[in-house]
Amino acid sequence: MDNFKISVCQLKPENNKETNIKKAEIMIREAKNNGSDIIVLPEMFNCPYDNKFFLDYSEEYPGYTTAWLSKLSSELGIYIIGGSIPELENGKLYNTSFSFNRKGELIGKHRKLHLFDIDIEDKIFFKESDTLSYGSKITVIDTEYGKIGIAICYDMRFPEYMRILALEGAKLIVVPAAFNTVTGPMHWNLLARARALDNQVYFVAASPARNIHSSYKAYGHSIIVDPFGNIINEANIEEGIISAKIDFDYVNKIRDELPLLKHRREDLYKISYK
Ligand SMILES: O=C(O)CCC(=O)C(=O)O
Repeated sequence: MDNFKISVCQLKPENNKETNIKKAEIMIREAKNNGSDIIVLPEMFNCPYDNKFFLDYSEEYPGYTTAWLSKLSSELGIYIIGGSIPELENGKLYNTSFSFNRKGELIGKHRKLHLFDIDIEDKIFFKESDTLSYGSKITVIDTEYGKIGIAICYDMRFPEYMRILALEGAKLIVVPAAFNTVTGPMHWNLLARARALDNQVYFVAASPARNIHSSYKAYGHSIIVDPFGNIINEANIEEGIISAKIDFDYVNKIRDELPLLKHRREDLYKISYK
């Protein structure tokens, strides 16, 4: 079966891990009741997105949050792409996304590859590399439906990585993310649509809801785009769930009709990766 329902839980993280996890659980259960097969959480869903909180909220794997994700996915018999959390290993912090299958088994661990270090004059400064270390692995997870590529937020700005995920067989790219009120309005939709269109994949980007009390104001607008670049569903800035049917046969159809991936001139240029 190539069809399934995906849902994004756009929750609003607060400065309390237990509250965030409880809220995520309520939303995941609701999405399951709506018939979802794969449920996606946002970047840093259990922690405020702020360098000063990452260490306090961090966990080694396996830990409190990942044990809960695993238990819930097996209890509900669903896939969970568990947003991301601050992960601690050997004294280093990573921004890591853990994915679990219907049996609660870990099927993917993506550490953010591109760290968000930006300084847009008078608008926004953020330097993830002050606290976080770089991941070093490409992540494609296997499901009963096919392959899904995983990226975290700023990773989606790098077309090479997105293309690699498609070349590795992904027909859907899922991105737990947290754009902001500066770069979100400028680039979020454009990037989601462009990455879907370039790679002829479904593209799902999951944002937190906006919390006006937090230092970092998330853009919201979780989005689901089809392989022709059309927006299928988009949230606003509030908490809520958005869903869509994903059909990998449709990806095959689009790739047959407009064979962009086949038409690449690998005799002239080639993307290489480890
Ligand atoms: O690329 C952007 O504009 C936002 C990226 C971001 O917020 C992140 O990587 O966490």
